[in-house]
Amino acid sequence: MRPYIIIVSEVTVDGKLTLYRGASSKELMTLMDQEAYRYLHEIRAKVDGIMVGCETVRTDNPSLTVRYVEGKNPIRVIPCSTANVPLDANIFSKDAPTIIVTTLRAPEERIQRIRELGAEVWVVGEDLVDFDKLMPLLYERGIKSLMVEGGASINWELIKRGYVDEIRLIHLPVVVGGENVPTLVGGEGFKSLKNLLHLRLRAHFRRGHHLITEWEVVRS
Ligand SMILES: NC(=O)C1=CN([C@@H]2O[C@H](COP(=O)(O)OP(=O)(O)OC[C@H]3O[C@@H](n4cnc5c(N)ncnc54)[C@H](OP(=O)(O)O)[C@@H]3O)[C@@H](O)[C@H]2O)C=CC1
Ligand SMILES: Nc1nc(O)c(N)c(N[C@@H]2O[C@H](COP(=O)(O)O)[C@@H](O)[C@H]2O)n1
Repeated sequence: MRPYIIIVSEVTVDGKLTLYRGASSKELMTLMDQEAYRYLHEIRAKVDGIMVGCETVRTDNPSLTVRYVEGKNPIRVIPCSTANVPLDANIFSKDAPTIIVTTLRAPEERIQRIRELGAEVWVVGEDLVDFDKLMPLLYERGIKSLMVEGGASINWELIKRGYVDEIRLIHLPVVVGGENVPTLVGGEGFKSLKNLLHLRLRAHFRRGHHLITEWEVVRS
């Protein structure tokens, strides 16, 4: 068993997640209007868990809590192979439980420092976080629905394993350009027609000035 997984991200017309590699997406986020923020936080309020990769934590310092609408904060789940998460990161706030999922490569001293901050540390994997082992552990923890808010690499890791059930996009009417800027899905890519992830458009509508599209993964 695994959580039901929904990727939710803001993307530009040219599919970018941020202004340039290494840039915080919070700059682009300033283009989102209040209605788009409410849409995002409505989903956060409905799910049991929320995941971002640790590069996103290092780059954006997200809180991943529910504001803009009423609702319970989801459990924060951060895959991070060496537990290299800044100890002053917002995700260590007491607003919600936080699970740092790491590997045998993480220094014991760092694991202890993180646990002293009140976060849980799960060692799942030897070199990289083992998502195949992690999924049933999240489900057993009570995370029956998981929102994944990027970034590009984590989105790929979950998509390539067939773990993603939906993709919901907040479209920004801008072009960022740039050939190495993170897009919605990074990683090595499927590279072949027969391996592509197929989707069905379930809904499209406006929230404020933004087009929202909601896609369901089509299982072959
Ligand atoms: N527009 C939007 O909606 C959003 C935009 N973003 C943007 O995306 C960018 C970040 O994306 P990206 O750089 O791809 O980083 P990610 O946030 O996807 O994190 C990738 C990191 O996750 C860690 N990781 C843990 N387990 C694994 C695994 N099994 N396989 C691969 N990686 C693993 C690795 O770090 P380690 O080696 O330390 O384990 C890896 O470098 C930022 O610029 C951010 O602003 C982010 C979220 C939303
Ligand atoms: N830029 C952006 N657009 C979206 O649509 C997103 N889902 C995200 N996700 C992540 O959330 C962070 C902002 O969350 P907080 O306001 O800090 O709770 C953002 O930095 C991304 O990491 N981002």
